[in-house]
Amino acid sequence: MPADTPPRRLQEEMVQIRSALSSASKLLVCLDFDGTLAPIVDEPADAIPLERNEEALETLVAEPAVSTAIVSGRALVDVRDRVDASDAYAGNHGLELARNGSLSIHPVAEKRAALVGESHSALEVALDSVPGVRIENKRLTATVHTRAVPDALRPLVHRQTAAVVDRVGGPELAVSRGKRVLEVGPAIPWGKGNAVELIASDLPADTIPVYVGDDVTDESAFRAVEPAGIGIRVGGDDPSAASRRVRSPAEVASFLTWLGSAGVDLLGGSSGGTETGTNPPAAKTVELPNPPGATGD
Ligand SMILES: O=P(O)(O)OC[C@H]1O[C@H](O[C@H]2O[C@H](CO)[C@@H](O)[C@H](O)[C@H]2O)[C@H](O)[C@@H](O)[C@@H]1O
Repeated sequence: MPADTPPRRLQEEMVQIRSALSSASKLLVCLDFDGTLAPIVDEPADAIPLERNEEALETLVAEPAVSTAIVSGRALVDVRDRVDASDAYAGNHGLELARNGSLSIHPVAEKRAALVGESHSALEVALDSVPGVRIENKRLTATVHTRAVPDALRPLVHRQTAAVVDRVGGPELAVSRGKRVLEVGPAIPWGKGNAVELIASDLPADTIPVYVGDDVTDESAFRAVEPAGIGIRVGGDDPSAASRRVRSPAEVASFLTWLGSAGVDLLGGSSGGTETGTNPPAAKTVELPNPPGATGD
């Protein structure tokens, strides 16, 4: 696999994007939520998508040749409440997936949800005296938010979180980092990229996948779509598995709006057969297939 390089500005890549769309008959548009559809805000509960992103997504959902997926680190029910028009949803960084009318949960994550809950409770006690810290319980994962924590205290929060998770979960849980967050979840090789691969596996082979995201956990999803598809990193110009970048959720909206108009017109054919309904999937629960390398406990 080539080393990650800084993504190129999307605006300067439109010739290649047009060409890629012309060689496909269908389009899969996968979108992260925080920092991509919705600007980052101090209070996680206040995050809402830009209106232009919602409008562009609605247009894409209505296109027979387009499938859409929201792929978020939030709990699935949470992100579905915030974005109500998409064909598929992945929550908890891909550990839960709603598609084709059913809900799948990673079996190992399900077994370790109790440990995540215990960690959440223990973290609330251990970090109680830290000003600004917020701990979110998302059942399959938990998030320690440090955005409102004074800079000088963040290293302490990182150390205490690692110690608590090690004590409660040992090798069964892991801590990873995101934007001003520590994510606590099962120590298994499964992420957003696996969810994107499952969603894409339902679609015809000549579907071009697009993934737009802004954070560390989006990197596995960029790897899942590149190089045949289009990975777009939002913000900054750090090295990434995404080949293209935009600066902000507002630029995401401009791209999605273009995709829903001129972009879909470039697709080589639209043979139908893609689910485009906007209803949430029924609450049927089945397990995701075991990922390669999962411990399967
Ligand atoms: O994969 P995403 O949809 O981007 O979710 C990742 C995390 O997003 C949320 O936290 C982030 O957004 C908050 C609101 O803007 C911000 O305050 C926080 O600092 C960001 O890290 C969400 O609260 C987490 O549960 C998600 O894991």
